[in-house]
Amino acid sequence: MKILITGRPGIGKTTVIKKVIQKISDNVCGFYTEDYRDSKGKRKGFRIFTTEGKTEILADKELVSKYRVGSYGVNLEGFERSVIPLLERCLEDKNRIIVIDEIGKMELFSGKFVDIVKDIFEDENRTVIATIPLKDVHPVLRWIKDLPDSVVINISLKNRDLIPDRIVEMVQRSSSQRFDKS
Ligand SMILES: Nc1ncnc2c1ncn2[C@@H]1O[C@H](COP(=O)(O)OP(=O)(O)OP(=O)(O)O)[C@@H](O)[C@H]1O
Repeated sequence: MKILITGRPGIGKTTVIKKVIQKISDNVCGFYTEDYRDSKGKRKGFRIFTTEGKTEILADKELVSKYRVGSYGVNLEGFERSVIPLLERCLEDKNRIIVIDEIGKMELFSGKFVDIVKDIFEDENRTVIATIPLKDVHPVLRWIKDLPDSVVINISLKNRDLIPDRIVEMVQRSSSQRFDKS
């Protein structure tokens, strides 16, 4: 099963991912992204947190980079260095649930990321929980949404507190069905 979380910026996608990771922490592998702010509370950049306990800057307003999204320079090298080998390790272990927050504009500058995302989503028996933007900013997003085992969940103010438990239930149901078949 491929669970795709979407919704408008700031609605609570990463919060959902973090709650799900807490609930199924022993079996999950991947990363999530959070913003960080300056002393006045203004957003300065974005940082990656891996399930292996590592962090890396994904983008910063002051970072000089040829890869830019809005006013942020993207740390593509650092992103690839920390995320590509991580996702390869996640993929090697057949039993891990893979979490990718997010498959967005910044991350999709990386061709290596696009390739590993394709490998992960092509793994038919794999449970994946990923966040995606509302708009198809890259062709791979349309492809992911059209996969037969993909489910898109749109986060709203009304449902955002209920979604983490629903996702955990979906994941548990999907893995027990897999065991029934084998
Ligand atoms: N269920 C919730 N209850 C209360 N506050 C929440 C909830 N979910 C998110 N928030 C708050 O809203 C803000 C944005 O949340 P979050 O970063 O999860 O959103 P996002 O959709 O991932 O944002 P982005 O699109 O920028 O990645 C945070 O300050 C977070 O604490």
